Parts: sequence; C-alpha cells; structure tokens
Amino acid sequence: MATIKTTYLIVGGGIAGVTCVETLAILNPEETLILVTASSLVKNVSNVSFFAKTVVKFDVHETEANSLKKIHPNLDIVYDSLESVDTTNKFAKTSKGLVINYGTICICTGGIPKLISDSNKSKRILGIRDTESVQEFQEKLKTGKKMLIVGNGGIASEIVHATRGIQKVWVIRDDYISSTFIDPGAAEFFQNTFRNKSSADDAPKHVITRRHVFTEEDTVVALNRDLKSAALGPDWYRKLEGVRSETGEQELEIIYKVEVKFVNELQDGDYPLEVELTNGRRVLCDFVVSATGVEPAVNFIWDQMPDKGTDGGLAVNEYQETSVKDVFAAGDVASAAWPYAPHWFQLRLWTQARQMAAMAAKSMHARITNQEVLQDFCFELFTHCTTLFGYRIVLLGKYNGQGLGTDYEILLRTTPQLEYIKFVLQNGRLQGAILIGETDLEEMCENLILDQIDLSPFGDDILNPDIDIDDYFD
Ligand SMILES: Cc1cc2nc3c(=O)[nH]c(=O)nc-3n(C[C@H](O)[C@H](O)[C@H](O)COP(=O)(O)OP(=O)(O)OC[C@H]3O[C@@H](n4cnc5c(N)ncnc54)[C@H](O)[C@@H]3O)c2cc1C
Ligand SMILES: NC(=O)C1=CN([C@@H]2O[C@H](COP(=O)(O)OP(=O)(O)OC[C@H]3O[C@@H](n4cnc5c(N)ncnc54)[C@H](OP(=O)(O)O)[C@@H]3O)[C@@H](O)[C@H]2O)C=CC1
Repeated sequence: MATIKTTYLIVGGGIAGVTCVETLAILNPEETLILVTASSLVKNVSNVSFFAKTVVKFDVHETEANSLKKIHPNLDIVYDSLESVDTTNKFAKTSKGLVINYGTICICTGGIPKLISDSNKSKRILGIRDTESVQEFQEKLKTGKKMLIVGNGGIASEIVHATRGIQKVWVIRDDYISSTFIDPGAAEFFQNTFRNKSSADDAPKHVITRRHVFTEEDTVVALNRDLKSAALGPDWYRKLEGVRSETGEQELEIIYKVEVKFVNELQDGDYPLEVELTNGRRVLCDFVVSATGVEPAVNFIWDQMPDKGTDGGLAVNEYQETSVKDVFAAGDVASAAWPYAPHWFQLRLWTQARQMAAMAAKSMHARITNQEVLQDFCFELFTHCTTLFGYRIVLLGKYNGQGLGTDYEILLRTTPQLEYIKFVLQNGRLQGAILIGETDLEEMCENLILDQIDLSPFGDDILNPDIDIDDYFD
C-alpha cells in the first residue's frame, strides 16, 4: 500500500479547503501540503470587496484544482475521497488505498442537503447543493408544470425569485417569507418583487418607526400609526398570496405555517406526485425541492470520533481545533463550539467557511512552528452580505434580535422599493442591523455595534436620512 508524508493535510475542495490551502501558501510555502479532493474542480473566491472592516463581498467560481499549484509550490493534489483517519498514528486513508501520514489535518468536507423525511420515497424530491443537483433541477424545470418548494431559507428564496414559467407552491412553516435572513417587515418590503405592477403607494417615501419588543414574538406600539410601510399586522403576508404571472396565470402560491406530511408517487393523472400538508391540503406537482438546510458531511471512519456539536458538525474551539489534537475542521462540516463574542453566531455561509478556514490554517501553522495564535477579529461580529430578490442585503450582529431575550427595541426606516433599514437596539446600544438596498450604512453600523456607543441621546435621528449621522462621531 502506497504511503506518503505531509506536514499539512487538507480534505475537501470547497471554499474552506481552498482557503486553507491559500492561507498556508502564504504562511508556510516551504512545507509540504496535500489537498485531498473528490472533484477535479475546486471553489475559488475572487473580486473581494470590503464594505467595512468585517463586511466582505466576493464572487465564488469553480476552477481546476491544478491551478492551486501556482500559488503553493509544495502542494500535492490527490483526486480521491477520504475514507478513514487514524488520529493516534496520524494516518489518513483514501478510498483508492493511498495512506497519508500527516502532521496536522483540516477536515473541510462541507455539508449535504438535509431533506424532508419522505425524500427516500421518490427521485422527484430534490436537494440543491452542487453543480450536479442544479443540473438535475434545471432538467426538471424544463419539463415540469408545477413544483413544490419546501423551506424558508436562502435556497428557497432564491428559487422562488429566479424561476419563471412554472407554477410554484412555496410551503413554509413560518408566517413570513425568507425567515433565515430577514424579519417580517423586510419580507413585506419584498412583496413588491412579487407584484406585477407598482402602485401609487410605492412612490419612494422615507418612513421611520420605533417599536419595543417585549417578547420574541410580539411587537407592539408603533409610534406613528399612519405608516403604511411599517404596518406589520398579523395578515400582512396575505398580500403575497395568489400572485399571478404576466400571462395572468397564477405563478406563485405561498402556503404559510405548514409542513409536508407525506409524499406519494402517482401512477395516473396529470401529475406524478401528490404531497399532503399538515393542514390537510393535498398538492399535485411534478417534483419537490427540499430546501430545508444542511447536514455536516462527516462521511468517513475515525479511530476516535471527535466531539460533535448539537447540529452533528465537528465541534471546534476558537482555533478551529476539534477535541482530538492536531485535527482541525472548518466550513459547513464544523460546529463552532467556543463561547461566542456577543455579536457573533454561526450560520453556514461562504463568508464563515472562508473565515474559519483561514483561522484553521493559522492555527495549524502555529502548531507546526510552536507559536501562539490569537482568534481572528472577524469572529467579533456576524456579517453577511448577499442578494435577495434582486436587492443587496447586509446583515450585522444580532440582526433578528437573536438571543437578546425579551426586551429590545427596533428602529426602522423604509422607503418602498428602495431600502429597508432595521436597527436592533438594547439599552440604547446597537446590537444588530438589516440593511437592504444601497444604504451606505455598513461601516457606521459596524462601528456602532463593535464600540457599543450609547445612542439614546440621538433618538430616532440615528436613522434620519437628512442628518449625516457620521458627523456625530467624527
Ligand atoms: C445552492 C446554494 C447556494 C448558496 N448560496 C450562498 C450564498 O449566496 N452566500 C453564502 O454565503 N453561502 C451560500 N451557500 C452556502 C455555502 O455554499 C456554504 O456555506 C459553503 O460553500 C461551505 O463551504 P465548505 O468548503 O465548507 O463546503 P463545500 O462547498 O460543501 O465543500 C466540501 C468539499 O468537500 C468534498 N468532500 C466531501 N467529503 C469528502 C471526502 N470524504 N473526501 C474528499 N472530499 C470530500 C466535497 O466534494 C466538496 O467539494 C449556498 C449553498 C448552496 C447549496
Ligand atoms: N444568499 C445566501 O446567503 C444563501 C445562503 N445559502 C446557505 O446554504 C445553506 C443551505 O440553504 P437552505 O437549504 O436554504 O438552508 P437554510 O438553513 O437557510 O434554511 C432551511 C429552511 O428550511 C426550514 N426547514 C428545515 N426543516 C424543515 C422541514 N422538515 N419542513 C419544513 N421546513 C423545514 C428551516 O426552518 P426553521 O428555520 O424553522 O428550521 C429553514 O427555513 C444554508 O447554510 C444557507 O445559509 C443558500 C442559498 C443562498
């Protein structure tokens, strides 16, 4: 059996694995490094732009794994899957039988779609993860008349926004859309995306409201009761229901507060699938997209399994090391298990895969060279920059009041079709923000959250578009 030796071993050619390779190429180019990747294409990040110190946007492409050799002279690429790890003797074995003796290893094997429970009953229930699954989805779209989408996170939102010419039934268990990333107010803001025509009510008009949250669920006391844009009544979402396409055909139906009970394949009739929902309704369709989250891919054997987080990921400390010495993990496979900074939490995103992997590389290098390492500053503040329904979205800190308990305030500024700005305040200090549109407020919000400046003296002026709030802090 062939055995090779390396100082650093990285497993997985996603963003985490590639970032780990790239960071080690800078920190320790003279040492040996092996990347084990199941695919000849790896993920590559480009066009990195900074909206603030910690708010980063970048593009993600696929590229030939071989191109990584240009940046790391001592990189060897093994096109194979990891099969087992013997952490006691520091050997990793691939499925073709290659044995790799490592100094430190970083597991970056990502995740797999977590599908609804009936998914094994039909090939017509899809998960979206990689190029292949997207191709399968595209094929189904070409011939399908009606699809059912389950889930209320990033993938479901993007599918609903991006697909045309097919009837869509979107099944969500919340009472508003896109709940992973936004709040009911922002969901209302997005309703215009689903409408065919804009109305007079949509003319740009700034509106600022302050509300006090007494419980996680209930918001009360809008200061200005005449403000249409901020009216978050219990039935607001019905405006989204029964939207029709330009041809007049109903294109999107959203069914709130339900889950899929079971799925049956049908032999006869217009549609091959029947889906029963928990409210008793039956929907006939061609296929189902289960956009219901990710499961960490710990898909190989260990001599001793490292501790796992509650989500099944490999639990890592602030240096990205697992409970087993010299075994690191980053990206979707990892479960952040250190005591978080007050304004950070884990979400399985490109940004965090990249940040975790860079941190893992620094820690691996420090271990090999016997140096101390400090956790990177990026873990001080949760940030996510993305596009939803055609708008730029920046999420900062506790943007949905996550973990803030039952007593915090929300300050909103909305301009229909232009921007939606939400500040989450506790004890007069900014804890998080949702910035939709070209708000140019990223850097100010980042500073206000990190410095915990008392904003009570400014009242609602903090969101007054006629006042340049930066002047206050100069
Ligand atoms: C459809 C979709 C859209 C998304 N859009 C966004 C977005 O807009 N913004 C955002 O921030 N995030 C987005 N995400 C999330 C983001 O893609 C992930 O958080 C990120 O890619 C995780 O990177 P990773 O390197 O940890 O894992 P992955 O990208 O999953 O890479 C893991 C790699 O490891 C390989 N592998 C697995 N097991 C083994 C093994 N045993 N041996 C060898 N190799 C192995 C896999 O083949 C894969 O190449 C999206 C995800 C999906 C599915
Ligand atoms: N633009 C972006 O930033 C994008 C990011 N991504 C990332 O890719 C990964 C995968 O995306 P996605 O699959 O959308 O995952 P998400 O974790 O974003 O969302 C999963 C959604 O599915 C719901 N859900 C889970 N189980 C069930 C069930 N059995 N029945 C009904 N609903 C269920 C969840 O509800 P609940 O919250 O109640 O559990 C949640 O609304 C995520 O890490 C996501 O962050 C994906 C696309 C775009």
